[in-house]
Amino acid sequence: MNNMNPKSLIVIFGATGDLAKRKLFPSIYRLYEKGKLSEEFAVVGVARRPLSHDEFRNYVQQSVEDSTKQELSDQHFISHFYYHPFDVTDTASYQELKALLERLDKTYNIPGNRIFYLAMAPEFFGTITSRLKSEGLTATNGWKRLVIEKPFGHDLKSAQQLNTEIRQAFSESEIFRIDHYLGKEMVQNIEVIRFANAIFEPLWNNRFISNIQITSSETLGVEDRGRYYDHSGALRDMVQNHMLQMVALLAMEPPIKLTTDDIRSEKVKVLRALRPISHDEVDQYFVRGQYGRGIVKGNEVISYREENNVDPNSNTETFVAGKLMIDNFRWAGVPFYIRTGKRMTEKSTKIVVQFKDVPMNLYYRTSETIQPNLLVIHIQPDEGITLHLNGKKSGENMKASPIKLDYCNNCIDGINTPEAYEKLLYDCMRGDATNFTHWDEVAASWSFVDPISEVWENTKAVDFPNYEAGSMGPKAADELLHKDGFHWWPIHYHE
Ligand SMILES: NC(=O)C1=CN([C@@H]2O[C@H](COP(=O)(O)OP(=O)(O)OC[C@H]3O[C@@H](n4cnc5c(N)ncnc54)[C@H](OP(=O)(O)O)[C@@H]3O)[C@@H](O)[C@H]2O)C=CC1
Ligand SMILES: O=C1O[C@H](COP(=O)(O)O)[C@@H](O)[C@H](O)[C@H]1O
Repeated sequence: MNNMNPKSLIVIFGATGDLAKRKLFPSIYRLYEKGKLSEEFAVVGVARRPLSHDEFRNYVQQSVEDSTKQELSDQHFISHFYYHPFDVTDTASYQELKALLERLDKTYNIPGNRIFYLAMAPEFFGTITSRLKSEGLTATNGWKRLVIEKPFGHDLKSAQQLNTEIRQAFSESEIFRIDHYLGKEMVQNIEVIRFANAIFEPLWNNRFISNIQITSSETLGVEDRGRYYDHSGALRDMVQNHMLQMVALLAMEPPIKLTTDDIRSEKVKVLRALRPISHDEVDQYFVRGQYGRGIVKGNEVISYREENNVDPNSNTETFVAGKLMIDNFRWAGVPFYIRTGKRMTEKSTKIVVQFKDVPMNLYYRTSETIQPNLLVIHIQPDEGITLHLNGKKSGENMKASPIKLDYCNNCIDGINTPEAYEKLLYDCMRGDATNFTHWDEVAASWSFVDPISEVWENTKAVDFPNYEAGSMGPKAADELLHKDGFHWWPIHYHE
């Protein structure tokens, strides 16, 4: 097998669902188009609705065309797709699926390499993996890998239970837990920015950095995911995984080598060093919010409690802001502020590293205040970095004024910047688990988040809804920083 063009049979459970349609089929297509898939690959879709192979191929074609906004001229790609309708709780059907996979192995000369992608509700994960093993689908001559979507559990206890179930059929090295933020170009760039630049790494500690802010704001509401979201909330949906993963990448020590195990082990150390928040400290460190009605991008929108499949008295948070402290030598005393929410002003994910002020400001006597140096990492929608510095004001005698050094990543790579799912699928095919979360990271993240969700679940938020749709969240999120003498930096690219 050429490792750069892996031969594999991908089985997608939940093939008629939203994720498969919007993300997985277009990603497989892009890999194919770029020549990253071997000609010898096949995809089998599994879901309950009764489709024929041809109907499924039309469905996949539509999904690819919706994504590329072009007609698919190459029917050869679509011919690699097959469909096997069944209810995953029905044991008997796994034998038929097994026969289909064995037939496709022969047709495409695939040496038993299988990816089982679970793009379904998590309550099915345990059932599917145990059936895959008991019915012999995992007993292949090639490699087998399990890709698991989030949420990985609802809390530490349920995550442990789920992990025990899937570990009956797959070893840790065969489990690829998706966190799609780890597939984003600029999230992957954090390590390079930090470790490949002599001007940053020596400053990357509590002697020079005053605070770090991570904002991931969305303009969308819960759309049609109310049933899931109302039992999850922003803390579990975004903080336990994506936000903490970004914190780990920003705060970890340089790994000894750039191997999967070395990088993961440094990230786990950060997650374990997070200062635990006890029940009575939650209000001091964390703020929750829920959106009311408002105007987003010029359109009036309804409140969270009016959304489909949401309890009209819901206590679920759609916004979280928090202050995290990392109790280790490098970060002692440096707050990491995070905030994320739905129905905010704009869609944006940004990291702002604020450096400490220079010890003695020679420009004090000027009327202008010197701005702190900032390193802004733009994750999305724009991708790049901006370094905010101070320079001499043109023509003025020794007056400092802010200047910016901008690097725009997707201005250069443009629309060719690979999609997160595309990169992660390719990594999985090549067996590279670096950008997937290890069980130890999942466990440490739940341990941190659990006390906060316990308090929030058991205390009614009397002020909900407490932020207007289209705003940047509740006032208390601003106060969280003000009491430390900081403020949130704006999320607009050019500010
Ligand atoms: N959508 C997204 O953007 C994201 C989704 N995720 C995660 O991905 C997973 C899938 O999400 P999403 O695609 O949105 O979910 P959907 O509800 O859109 O899709 C669920 C899929 O499961 C199938 N299904 C449901 N019950 C059964 C059953 N008993 N047997 C066989 N198939 C069944 C459905 O097809 P049918 O009705 O035909 O059986 C459908 O294909 C979830 O874990 C979600 O949390 C994670 C991040 C983002
Ligand atoms: O995992 C999730 O992420 C999305 C946000 O992802 P992004 O790539 O668009 O930033 C969020 O909308 C969703 O609720 C959550 O489950």
